[in-house]
Amino acid sequence: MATEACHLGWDFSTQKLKVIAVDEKLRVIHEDNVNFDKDLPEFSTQGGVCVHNDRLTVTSPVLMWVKALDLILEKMKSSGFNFSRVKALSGAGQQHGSIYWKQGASSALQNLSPDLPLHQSLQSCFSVSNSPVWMDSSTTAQCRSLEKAVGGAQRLADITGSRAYERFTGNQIAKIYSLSPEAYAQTERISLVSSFAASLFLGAYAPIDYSDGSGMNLLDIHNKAWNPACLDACAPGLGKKLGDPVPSCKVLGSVAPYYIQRFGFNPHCKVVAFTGDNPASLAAMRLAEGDLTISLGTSDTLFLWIKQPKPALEGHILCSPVDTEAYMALLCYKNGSLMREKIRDKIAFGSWEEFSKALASTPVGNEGNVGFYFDVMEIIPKAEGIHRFNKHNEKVTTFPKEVEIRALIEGQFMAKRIHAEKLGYKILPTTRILATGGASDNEAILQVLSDVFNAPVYTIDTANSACLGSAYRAIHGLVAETSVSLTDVVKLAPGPKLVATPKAGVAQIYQPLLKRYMDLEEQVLKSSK
Ligand SMILES: O=C(CO)[C@@H](O)[C@H](O)CF
Repeated sequence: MATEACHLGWDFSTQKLKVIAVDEKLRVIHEDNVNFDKDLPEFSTQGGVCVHNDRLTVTSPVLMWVKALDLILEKMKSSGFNFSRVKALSGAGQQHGSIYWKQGASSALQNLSPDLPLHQSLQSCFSVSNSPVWMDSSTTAQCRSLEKAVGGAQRLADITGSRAYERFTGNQIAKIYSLSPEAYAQTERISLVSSFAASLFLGAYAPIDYSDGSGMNLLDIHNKAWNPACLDACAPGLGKKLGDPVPSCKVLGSVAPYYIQRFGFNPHCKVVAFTGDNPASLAAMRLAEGDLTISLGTSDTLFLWIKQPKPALEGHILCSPVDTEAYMALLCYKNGSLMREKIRDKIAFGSWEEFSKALASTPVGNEGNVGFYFDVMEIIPKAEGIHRFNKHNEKVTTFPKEVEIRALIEGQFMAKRIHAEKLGYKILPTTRILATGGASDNEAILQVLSDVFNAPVYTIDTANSACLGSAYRAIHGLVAETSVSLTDVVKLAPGPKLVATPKAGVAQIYQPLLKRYMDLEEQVLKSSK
């Protein structure tokens, strides 16, 4: 049986619990997962969650997550996984979700019996059995009250990196405090999904890390401490229930005796602070300053590396999970692949080949034609509908098909560049665009991305990025005190593949077009109100 050291990366995501093991050469030597719906049907979740009758409240049973860990550890043990090889572990969790530990739960955590599965030992440890998760949007009243309490939406964004969002944890805690004050009073500790998972391995309450803590509307992202005005606006005595936040690379301690006795973990196996799934994915992609990741999926999501953040009313600024002096920004767009597929079906006969041909046959800058394609209400800007403008900024009702296709793709990427730069993102000579997600298979689309950002585009496989990033962070945590960067620690890992470089002269074409796009977006926003 192999005995070489390895590191574990966990991901307590919305639909699954996933684990990945990498050896000292960063080769993946084990992967496994538990699908909540399929493997734990007794919890009757759909996509790992329960959508309540009001269609706004969305929760997940906390004991489902505990039982999933029991299951996956038993699966690994019966497959002969040698836990004594594990030098360190870290992990990720879906962001914003919250867990409420009942008075006395800490002693249950500290005295786990190796003869029992976790879910039996912890079954009465939670004052709220159905944890609110990131898909919940039932806390609009709490959001407005928090923004009012601190001096407005922009003030809250300046402090915490985001205006108030329904899924953000502070607003969720405020709702629990107002609807179930007795449950709140019985709660001795509140965790995020990430720090809850770390607590299970530690056998004690684990602290919230700076990066995932940035998704709560409670953490001051500049001094990395809970903001008293935000805490007080959400619930009394909240700071004490949260504990102090820590840097994401912090070694929290060794794995609890439970894991050594029941599964044969190494007594010296270290637990490195867990973080959110998006920050963990950023670690997997080993972004450096000036880099940007764009996930071209159902929704398009951008991760940006930012040194001097400029929080705005759109997007989110989080403390970086890999560099305590830096930040990451998150921009989400609803009209991503579904919008691209709709235009493909409508005017390219449903064929990506036709779509790409049309794209490649039209000039950079589309002869000044600009389009906004919002099939559903967009997040940034909060606008919907299709809006086309010719080179004289006159609204037109149609474009020729190939012009329409280029207007869609150029418009989607110009918007992303404009909003990223508004948050403080800077395109540097070293900038790399890392593309992932379905549409990153389409070279014609990536060529437009490269031209609009005037930067090279690489593709990277991020199938299990939050797990992989967590394994990398486990390795980095062991040497972080020596101020070695994560990128240096994992430089042996497989790198991204170069797929597009900007065409000559594109900067001169897009500079004025980006300005026009920004002005026209304002016009579209006003007409949508
Ligand atoms: O809400 C989100 C980020 O703000 C989602 O990406 C969740 O982290 C998904 F679990």
